[in-house]
Amino acid sequence: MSTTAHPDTVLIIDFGSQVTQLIARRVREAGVYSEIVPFQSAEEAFHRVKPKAVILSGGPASTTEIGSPRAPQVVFEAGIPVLGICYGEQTMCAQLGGKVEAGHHREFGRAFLEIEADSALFEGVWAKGTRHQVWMSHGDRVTALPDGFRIIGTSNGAPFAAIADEKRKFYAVQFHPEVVHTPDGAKLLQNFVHEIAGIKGDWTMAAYKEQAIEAIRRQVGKGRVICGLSGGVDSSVAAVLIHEAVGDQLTCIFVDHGLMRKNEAAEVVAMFREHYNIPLVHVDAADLFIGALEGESDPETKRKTIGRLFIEVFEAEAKKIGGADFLAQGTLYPDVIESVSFTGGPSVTIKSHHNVGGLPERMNMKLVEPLRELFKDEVRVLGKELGLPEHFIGRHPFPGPGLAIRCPGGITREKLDILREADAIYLDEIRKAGLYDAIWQAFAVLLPVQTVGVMGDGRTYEFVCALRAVTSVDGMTADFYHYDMEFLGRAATRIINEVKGINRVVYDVTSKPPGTIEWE
Ligand SMILES: Nc1ncnc2c1ncn2[C@@H]1O[C@H](COP(=O)(O)OP(=O)(O)OP(=O)(O)O)[C@@H](O)[C@H]1O
Ligand SMILES: O=c1[nH]c(=O)c2[nH+]cn([C@@H]3O[C@H](COP(=O)(O)O)[C@@H](O)[C@H]3O)c2[nH]1
Ligand SMILES: NC(=O)CC[C@H](N)C(=O)O
Ligand SMILES: [Mg+2]
Repeated sequence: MSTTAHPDTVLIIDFGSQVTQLIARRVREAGVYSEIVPFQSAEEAFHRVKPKAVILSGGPASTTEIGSPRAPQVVFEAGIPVLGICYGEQTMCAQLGGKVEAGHHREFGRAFLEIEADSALFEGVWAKGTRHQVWMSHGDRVTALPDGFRIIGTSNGAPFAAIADEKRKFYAVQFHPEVVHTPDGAKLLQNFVHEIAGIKGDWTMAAYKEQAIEAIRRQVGKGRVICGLSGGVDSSVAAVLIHEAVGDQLTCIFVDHGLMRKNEAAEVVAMFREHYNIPLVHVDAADLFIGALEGESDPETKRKTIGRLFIEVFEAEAKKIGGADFLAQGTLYPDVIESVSFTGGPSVTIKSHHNVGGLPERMNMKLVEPLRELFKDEVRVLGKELGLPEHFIGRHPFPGPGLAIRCPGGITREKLDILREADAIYLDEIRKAGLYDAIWQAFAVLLPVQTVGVMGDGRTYEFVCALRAVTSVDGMTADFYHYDMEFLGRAATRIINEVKGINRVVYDVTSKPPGTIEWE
């Protein structure tokens, strides 16, 4: 459920593509507010949002299968522009009288589009007769157009790779304009929202802030709110935003679950109290969390246990302050997307983020999640808008389940202590090398593997520590950070020399996808 209502919204109907959220990003980058809805609830959302334009996403299904998803027919009857992408093109054609065939012409990855006709979609970007790189990922293809459509671009595997019915303002492409591997794709999406749909592009974070504050006031009324505060960017921004909206109806709760990094608990509490006059309760719940996790090695069970305990602690603390009606969290859009089958969406669950899929089904408080529609970098802009100090805004993300998901397998206090030391040294070296801001997120992982080493002529049999560092914009996709070997050698030597319990260090060179950023 959206917290905002914007007069010029683009509604994105999600058929389960792994990159649907990138469509939203590109649209927002064009200064236009967009919302994503799963196709199952698209009809209801369409009537609620009254969008100025609709984009249909890609998806894993095939329109040739019985019962495959469709866009609500009203989308094509409302007289507004519609853009279909990949599955979106296929269902648009299937629904409007064209034909789709399950393919023998699969195209995955780089492909080239021949521009067959000038079009408003290509305005100022691609001219008739030119050829351009696009990104494809499809097995099916359109083989007959609905009435009113013409071809504006073709590729080897898809003769109908770009089509248009200019009169009805329906456009569709088989490639993915939302991904960076379609270098001009962002411009095409801009053309769609600005030129074709005629939306101005004046959506800004300042505007979002005002709308969000209004929405919080409406939702909360005179109720009491507690906010889970981790010291991370998201919950700090959420807390300050909610405080602007409802002032002293808000109390923040910092849960020290014993899974924090070295000195983190004390630093977070001191930093927040120094800058803000918002009541903050510091809960020491280390025994509770670690007791419940000991002996548990399944990643999803660990995550769900942590999610459940967070809520137990929040409920207990709420009682102590005389009850609370709302629980606020700094949940972001990627948290929601990656746990999305929990919320009934069409994509596959990758992992249950503790604050979304990890939540127990029955909870006494209602959720307030003002950042639920934003990406990390957008939250940072909102934080600036709210005047948060740079060191809050620039912090690397740290997952709610903390070090528990950086100790693959079962956790013990001893392992957590070893990991804490290694992680602190690694981050210290990163700061000393001036790399902290160039890296999106960096951390150490303690592997449940012991290896043989030799130290001071003696045999050692100790744990392996993996170092991870990634670059990213929003955490949805990431590349490993390309350190120079000198740096890695320096960090590894210090960790092995200074941390008892680790005798080997390795560097993780996996991007996301196929990896995820965290190891569990
Ligand atoms: N130790 C904690 N105590 C209280 N609430 C927490 C704690 N850890 C996480 N949360 C809650 O879960 C939400 C999601 O955690 P997440 O790590 O994604 O965000 P964050 O910690 O606010 O920011 P960042 O992603 O930059 O670390 C937080 O916004 C916060 O509401
Ligand atoms: O608050 C959180 N609760 C979680 O359960 C959780 N799991 C992963 N992360 C963080 O999300 C980003 C993407 O992580 P993954 O690539 O591992 O899914 C990275 O920044 C991760 O650190 C979490 N944050
Ligand atoms: N990426 C997509 O949307 C793919 C659409 C459809 N599943 C196909 O394979 O053609
Ligand atoms: Mg965090």
